[in-house]
Amino acid sequence: MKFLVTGGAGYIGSVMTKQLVEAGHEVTVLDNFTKGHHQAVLPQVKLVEGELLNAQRLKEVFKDGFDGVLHFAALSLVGESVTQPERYYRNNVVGTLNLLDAMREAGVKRLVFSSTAAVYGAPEETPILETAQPRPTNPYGGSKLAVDQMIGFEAAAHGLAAVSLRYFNVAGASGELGEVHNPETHLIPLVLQAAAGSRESVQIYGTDYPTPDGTAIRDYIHVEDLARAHILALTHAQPGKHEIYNLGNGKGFSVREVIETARQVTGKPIKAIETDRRAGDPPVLVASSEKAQRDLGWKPQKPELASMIADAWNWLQAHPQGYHD
Ligand SMILES: NC(=O)c1ccc[n+]([C@@H]2O[C@H](COP(=O)([O-])OP(=O)(O)OC[C@H]3O[C@@H](n4cnc5c(N)ncnc54)[C@H](O)[C@@H]3O)[C@@H](O)[C@H]2O)c1
Ligand SMILES: O=c1ccn([C@@H]2O[C@H](COP(=O)(O)OP(=O)(O)O[C@H]3O[C@H](CO)[C@@H](O)[C@H](O)[C@H]3O)[C@@H](O)[C@H]2O)c(=O)[nH]1
Repeated sequence: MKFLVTGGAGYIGSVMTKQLVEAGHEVTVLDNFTKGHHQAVLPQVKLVEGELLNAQRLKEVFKDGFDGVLHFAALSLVGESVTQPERYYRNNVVGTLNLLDAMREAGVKRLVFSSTAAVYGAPEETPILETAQPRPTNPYGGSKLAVDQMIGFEAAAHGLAAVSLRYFNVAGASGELGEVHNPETHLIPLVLQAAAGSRESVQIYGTDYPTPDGTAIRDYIHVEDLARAHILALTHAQPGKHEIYNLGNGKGFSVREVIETARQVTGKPIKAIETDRRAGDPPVLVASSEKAQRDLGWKPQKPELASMIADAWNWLQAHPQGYHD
C-alpha cells in the first residue's frame, strides 16, 4: 500500500517509515525540517519538503494518491508550549485541519494520529484508561486534545477510518535511527549525553512531587514497539469510527530511577543537579494499554526501561554528534 508519513524526518516518524518500508509499503515523507533530519529519511522513500500550514501545497501532494496517512508532524515540547501556546495551536491544530481538508478532497480515508498522554493532565486514577477525563495542563496537550476531537467529528461526518494513539514517553533507537531533538529537552537523551561527557550534568526538574522519591514519574515505551502499534492500528481502523488507544508499558519510573538505570546501563557516573519543577509537567503519567493489547493484539517486545536506555546509548555511541544535516 501507499502511505503518507507527515513528520517522517523526525524521531518516531523515521522509525515508522522504516517499518513500513520493511513491510513492503510505498512511503512518501512530508516534513518541513524545522525539527527533522535529512539523514533520518531512508533513500527508498519519496521526500516532500513541505509545510502542513501551506494548504495549497498540501493538496498538490495528495495528487499522488495514498491509501492512508500516518500523522506525526507536530511541535511537541511541553515546556516550550507553555510560553508559546499560539504557535502550538497554529502548527498542530491548523496544520491538522489542512491535512484533513486535503485528505477529504483526495478521498483518502485512513488516518493514524500521534496523540499523547499529555491530554490527560494530572489524572485522578493510575494507570490511565482511555475513558479518563482529559484535562491537559499545558498548551501542547491542549492542542493534541483539540485534534483528537476534530478527528472524531471528521470520522463521524465523512466516513474517515481514524485512530489516535496516545503515546506515553517514547525512548530507544532502531538501527541507524535515533532520537535527536535540537535543542534536546527529553530526559533520556540528556542523561545519556551526561554519561557520554558531552554535557556536564543533567538537571532533575522538581523534587517535591507527591511521589515516593519526590521526582516526576513517566511510563517509557520503546520506539520500535510504538511504531508496530501503528501498523496494527492501520489494519484495524473502521470507516466512520475514531478509536483512541493509550500506548505505554503500564509501569512508571521516576526521574531519579531513570538516571540510576542509565548509570547501570552505561557504567558511567552521571552527575544530577536538583532544580525547580518545569512549568506544565504533571507529576505522574502511567498508561493502561489493555485496550490496545485486547483490540489490536499489540504486545510490547522491549518493555524494559534498561533495554530502551541501552539501545539509545548504543546509538549515541555510534552517532556522538547525532545526525549531520
Ligand atoms: N517523543 C515522545 O515521547 C512523544 C510522546 C507522545 C506523542 N508524541 C508525538 O509524536 C509525534 C512525533 O514526535 P517526535 O518525538 O518524533 O518529534 P520530532 O520533532 O522528532 O518529529 C516531528 C517532525 O514533524 C516535523 N514538523 C513539525 N511541524 C511540521 C509542519 N507544520 N509541517 C511539516 N512538518 C512538520 C518536524 O520537522 C519533525 O521532523 C509528535 O506528533 C509528538 O507530539 C511524541
Ligand atoms: O532535563 C530534564 C528533562 C526532563 N526531566 C523530567 O523528566 C520527565 C520526562 O520529561 P521529557 O523527557 O521532557 O518528556 P515529557 O515532558 O514527559 O514529554 C514527552 O512525553 C509526553 C507523553 O507523556 C509527550 O507528549 C511529549 O511529546 C514528550 O516530549 C519530566 O518529568 C521532566 O520534568 C528532568 O527532570 N530533567
